[in-house]
Amino acid sequence: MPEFYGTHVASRLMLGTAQYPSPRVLEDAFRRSGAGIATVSLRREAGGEGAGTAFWEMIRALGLPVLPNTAGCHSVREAVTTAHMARELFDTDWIKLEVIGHADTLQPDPFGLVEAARILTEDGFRVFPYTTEDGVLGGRLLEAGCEVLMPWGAPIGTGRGLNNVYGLRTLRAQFPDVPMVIDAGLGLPSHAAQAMELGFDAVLLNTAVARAGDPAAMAEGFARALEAGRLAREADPMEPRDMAAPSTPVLGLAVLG
Ligand SMILES: CC(=O)[C@@H](O)[C@H](O)COP(=O)(O)O
Repeated sequence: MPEFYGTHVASRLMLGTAQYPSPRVLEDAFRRSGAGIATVSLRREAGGEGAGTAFWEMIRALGLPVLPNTAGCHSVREAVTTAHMARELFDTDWIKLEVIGHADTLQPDPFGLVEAARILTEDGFRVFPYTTEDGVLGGRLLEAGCEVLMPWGAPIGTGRGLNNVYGLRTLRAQFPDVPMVIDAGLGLPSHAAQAMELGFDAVLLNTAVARAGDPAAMAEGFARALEAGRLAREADPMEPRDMAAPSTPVLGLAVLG
């Protein structure tokens, strides 16, 4: 199982806590997913006093490590302030850093992301940056003190899966020893299996489970797909080839007639 900043987690699935039809459904989805980490948006948590407390109690009852996130932050200042509030509220120095660069695509702002990562690392945070598959940007984030990278599969909430498989494979190969989590844009368990087959360590998702007709069943589907994909990765898969090759031996066949 993967290790992030010296902490082993129990599963390769990190699950978001937003958009579920009810707290009960959220709880069921978490239980069936076997998720190793729950990610929580500070903005959602701070939404309403009483509701916030009840929500936090429920998350705590799941007994999982919490990864607070700066979802919805569009500037370095906003993200850094939000991270500080999250550290106080959730009593953890882990932070999933989102600095959004474009309101429509929800694409990360690479410049703001590196700046915020450096500031937060210097402030003692363990930063999990939501980034793209860009290897130069990945390198800058590592230089800024990040020990984990979280490249997107596709823009948040789209459910498109791994949009740029070539870019993700290249990023994985460029930093083979860095723990990497595919974050955002997954829509189906097969996308999670593909992430495992490519050698990523974990996935973080929210919308695909929370918005499914049966979130708990979908959560379990993702958990099983992660296992299958990881197993395949470890089983050393065959190389695809262009030419057909008979899978049934032809030597020693009986000559008929
Ligand atoms: C919950 C969270 O952190 C999201 O910002 C995250 O990136 C998940 O994305 P999806 O909702 O596309 O799975």
